[in-house]
Amino acid sequence: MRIVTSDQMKQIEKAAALSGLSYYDMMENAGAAAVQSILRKINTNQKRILVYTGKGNNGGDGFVAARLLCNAGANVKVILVDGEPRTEDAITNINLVRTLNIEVFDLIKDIDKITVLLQNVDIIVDAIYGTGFLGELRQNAKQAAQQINTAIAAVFALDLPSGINADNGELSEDAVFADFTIAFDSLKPAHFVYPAAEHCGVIECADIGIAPQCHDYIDLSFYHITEEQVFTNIPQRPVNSNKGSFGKLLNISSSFGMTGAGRLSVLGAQRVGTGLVTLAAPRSVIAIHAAALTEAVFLPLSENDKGSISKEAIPQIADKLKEASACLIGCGISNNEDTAAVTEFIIKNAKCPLLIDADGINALCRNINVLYEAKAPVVLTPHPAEMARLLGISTAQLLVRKVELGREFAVKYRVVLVLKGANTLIFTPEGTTLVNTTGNSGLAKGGSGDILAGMIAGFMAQGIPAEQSAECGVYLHGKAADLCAARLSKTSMMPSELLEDLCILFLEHGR
Ligand SMILES: NC(=O)C1=CN([C@@H]2O[C@H](COP(=O)(O)OP(=O)(O)OC[C@H]3O[C@@H](n4cnc5c(N)ncnc54)[C@H](O)[C@@H]3O)[C@@H](O)[C@H]2O)[C@@H](O)CC1
Ligand SMILES: Nc1ncnc2c1ncn2[C@@H]1O[C@H](COP(=O)(O)OP(=O)(O)O)[C@@H](O)[C@H]1O
Ligand SMILES: [K+]
Repeated sequence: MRIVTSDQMKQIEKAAALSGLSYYDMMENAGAAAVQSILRKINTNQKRILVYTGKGNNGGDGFVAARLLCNAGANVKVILVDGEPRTEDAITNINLVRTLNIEVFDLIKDIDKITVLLQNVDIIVDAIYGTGFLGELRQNAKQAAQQINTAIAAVFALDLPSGINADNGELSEDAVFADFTIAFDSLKPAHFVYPAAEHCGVIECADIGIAPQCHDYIDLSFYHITEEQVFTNIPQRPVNSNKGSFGKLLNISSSFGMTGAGRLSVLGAQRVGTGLVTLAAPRSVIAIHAAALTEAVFLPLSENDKGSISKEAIPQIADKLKEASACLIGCGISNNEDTAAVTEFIIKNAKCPLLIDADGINALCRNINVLYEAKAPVVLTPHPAEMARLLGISTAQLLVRKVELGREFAVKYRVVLVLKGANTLIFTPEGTTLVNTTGNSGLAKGGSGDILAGMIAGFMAQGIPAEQSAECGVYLHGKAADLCAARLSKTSMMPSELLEDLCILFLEHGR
């Protein structure tokens, strides 16, 4: 599945044009592909269809669709949202529409007629804006989008629902909600990034005749994580191996009242095959863990009067850190001066890859620049509220710009950033973005994140590079959750139960 930005799409179209497929033909093919998609779902004969068109090439695709739908027996009307089209191919195509005697209305001048048409419409085609859209919908387009969003009709968006920035999913107020989106040639980041993805409905990617080689020179920066890629990152377990072959994870997690987080993160690491997991936790909670985690070993740490790790534990941790092949800190450690000091110490001193989760991330808020002092690869796994705290902004402010802000952060601090949520995004220090589409709302329960942190750290402990470990962890965590929801329901599944389904996934892939 290829995901390209609007600039990259322009380069692809240019390569296609140079290889002999004209822009006019691409527009014809795009409109035709959209109509084919509509016809596969709805018998359009005698159906009342409104095609809302903008002044650019997305509007041009809309004129092609209007003509072909009319030829297919539908009762089609075209609405010009921003006046007459401005691009050459779109102008040619509106002229063809007019020769068929399809009525063309102006959104403002013909508002009374449009209001009547909207009472009885079966299908709406949204061809106002595609990849050329930036910023906010202006008054006309907003009014059109409101009409589309309140009409009782099936809405098909061409390339993208109007009002969405293709490259990062930033949404304008009143952006169109589509039931179906027909993306042209390649998918765009906005098709994957929530909440924009919710506006797209069911997404199809249509071939518009661009030859495969026209895509060859594009340097992609946004990837979809696939199962095939995930399993190429996970080696077979050699026959002649021992626990030392599969890494040692030092997991500094849990505190009084939050032992579950420690336990779940240990299980996550164990279930991805880690050789040995040491849980370093406040002395007073070790007995609780020892009763539940029969395969782990424990490092009882000095604790403060709140039942969380104290600064005094640093020498003990330092000793153990020397032997570890990866370190995880943060699941349920609590957020106070002591845990912040321990987190800082680990970041400055760990020579093995490090995963910082939950309260480890909260600790970082006190001094984010400590990340520049890390000696080994660092992975951060915030949920949106933790990420917003790190950036000193509100969660709402983060969510409207999460692709830009996540990318900037990972590049600036040279970390792998796993921004969790529906369609988790992974940002790399090199500026690449990966999107994961496994997982479901059954994961929206306390404990899911702890398992994920353990899984990623477990892969890191086995020597899989940080970025690939994040990719494997996020994908498999979501995929296992999908299998778990299929057998136990999204509502009732418990995060820990997805570990059973993880076993099935490894089995299926001969691991
Ligand atoms: N011939 C071509 O180049 C092809 C283009 N295609 C279609 O063309 C689309 C891209 O076309 P364009 O680049 O012309 O752009 P769009 O048609 O997506 O929209 C851009 C137009 O809207 C204006 N605009 C941008 N933001 C605005 C805002 N906030 N308020 C009001 N106006 C705004 C721009 O100035 C421009 O006139 C694709 O999404 C696809 O649907 C496809 O037909 C394939 C071939
Ligand atoms: N609606 C959802 N769809 C898909 N995945 C989700 C959804 N809600 C939560 N998740 C996943 O569940 C995990 C929750 O992590 P987090 O919020 O840290 O929870 P906790 O720390 O309480 O376990 C993340 O991996 C996140 O991506
Ligand atoms: K559109």
